Amino acid sequence: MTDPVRQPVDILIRRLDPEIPLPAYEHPGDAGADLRTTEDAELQPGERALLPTGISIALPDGYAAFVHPRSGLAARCGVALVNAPGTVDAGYRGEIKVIVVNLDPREPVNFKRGDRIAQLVIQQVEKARFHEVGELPGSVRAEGGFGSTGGHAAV
Ligand SMILES: O=c1ccn([C@H]2C[C@H](O)[C@@H](COP(=O)(O)OP(=O)(O)OP(=O)(O)O)O2)c(=O)[nH]1
Ligand SMILES: [Mg+2]
Repeated sequence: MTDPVRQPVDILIRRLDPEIPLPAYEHPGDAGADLRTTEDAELQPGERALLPTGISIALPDGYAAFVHPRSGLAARCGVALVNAPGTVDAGYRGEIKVIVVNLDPREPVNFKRGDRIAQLVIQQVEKARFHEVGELPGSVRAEGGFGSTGGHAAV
């Protein structure tokens, strides 16, 4: 049986900087649409910055957008996102910003205006109702975590 074709979700977007292209998927099937920065920035080793993307969006209720790192920037330059993945709430109408950090121990990183610095993943999200209880139902894992299954020499 073939899956029904899933239609993309429509998202209203404002361009705060008319010269910067809208976020775009580089290939069909990509999960993330690349975000560009509107600013030049140089980050020394260990330094972080809040980079503007020049866009704001209005997500439909029940959706969130997640700002993820780009693996190429991470592997080649040591660029990470401090809060990866950043969460853009459906009600947020401000400019989407990206908190980059240079984790390379030696080399500075240079961003140029228009560079693709992160990627935006759109997802449906559940809302929870929290029900306070005195005891939680049992499970096989119980309270094991943080390396409880082994598999790493240092843990
Ligand atoms: O990488 C990010 C993370 C967040 N935001 C924006 C959208 C989001 O809706 C808002 C608030 O984010 P979050 O809830 O993570 O931050 P907070 O420190 O809890 O701020 P607030 O008190 O405003 O919720 O900031 C970004 O533009 N980029
Ligand atoms: Mg918050």
